[in-house]
Amino acid sequence: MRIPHLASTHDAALASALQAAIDNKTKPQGSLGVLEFVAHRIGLIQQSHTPRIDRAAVVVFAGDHGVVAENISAYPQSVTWQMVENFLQQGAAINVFARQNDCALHIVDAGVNHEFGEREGLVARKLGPGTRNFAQEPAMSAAQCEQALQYGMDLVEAMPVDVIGFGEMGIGNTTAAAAIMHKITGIAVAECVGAGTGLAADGILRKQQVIERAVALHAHAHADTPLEILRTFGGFEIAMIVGAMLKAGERRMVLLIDGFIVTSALLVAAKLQPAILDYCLFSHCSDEHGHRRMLQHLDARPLMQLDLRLGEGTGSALALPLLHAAVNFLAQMATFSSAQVSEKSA
Ligand SMILES: O=C(O)c1ccc[n+]([C@@H]2O[C@H](COP(=O)([O-])O)[C@@H](O)[C@H]2O)c1
Ligand SMILES: Cc1cc2nc[nH]c2cc1C
Repeated sequence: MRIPHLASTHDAALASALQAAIDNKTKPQGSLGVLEFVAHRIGLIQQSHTPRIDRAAVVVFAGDHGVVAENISAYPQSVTWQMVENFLQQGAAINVFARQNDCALHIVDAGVNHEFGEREGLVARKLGPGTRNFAQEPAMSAAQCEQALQYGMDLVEAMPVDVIGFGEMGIGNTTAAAAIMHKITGIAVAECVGAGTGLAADGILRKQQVIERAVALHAHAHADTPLEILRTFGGFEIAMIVGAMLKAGERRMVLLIDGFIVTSALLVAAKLQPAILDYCLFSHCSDEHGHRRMLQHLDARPLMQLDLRLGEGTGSALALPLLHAAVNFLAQMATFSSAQVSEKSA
């Protein structure tokens, strides 16, 4: 397996040309705020003075987690496969928001504890009936983790899109994501855990203690490399997202980052290839307790704050209109000279 090498999008000449184009539009300088940042960033990613978003996709990766045996979720594991069925029947929130925003949607079985059989619309990449319980042993073998990364890369290799959003479905995966966050950032476990699908305070404390014990159990010489952290605490869906992100960056796509679990995958990807952050836009700040700190750690500014805590890539689908607005103002607004509007007084 080859980890893609990502170059920074930095290009001083293009950066100043884009800034000048943005500043020449008929508006007080800076008045389109974050949309100006978005247009600028997409221009640098696409190496273009006239960036476009013609094709967008959200890919939802589903996987189960052995750590559910520790009673760390408010919902039973069976909800993972039941929600995959719901995705296939077009009934989930992500189906609605993707449809509404002209966004292609792909559903991947990364390792759900259920046999779906051959199903139209389901991309079968099952690596097992869920990961192992990381409170007792590493979640994945090294071979499984590599295969997950490779599957993620291969899926994105074949995808003809400008913007890609990543979604996930997996009961128990906020526990995996919190453990990854703690290991990568060094932030205390208590700051990384939250309610997930709706744990009460005693459940959140149990989740914290499960992670703290597991971190102690897996402390060994190579325990802190990004791939070892991913293998030990991650999920099949999280590892596939890491691979998909790296390939998407290599292909110079815009990566639209969703909530807590997807951002935990980005923590791993950014440890492997720091330049990946140049390709990212952060759709929202999740209501999951640790997400704000996670975003701060990445120096990331989320586009929206909607108190979402659903996952599935819903934040990414909802943020798409903002990306369209950014490239459209750059392409379509008049300039001060073309519209004969007076510029700022000296
Ligand atoms: O995206 C988020 O920020 C987010 C925050 C909390 C929960 N979720 C979703 O809830 C599930 C995981 O929650 P839990 O409590 O089972 O670990 C999983 O299917 C995620 O998609 C997602
Ligand atoms: C119903 C339900 C839907 C979800 N979608 C993503 N995570 C989820 C968790 C639950 C419990």
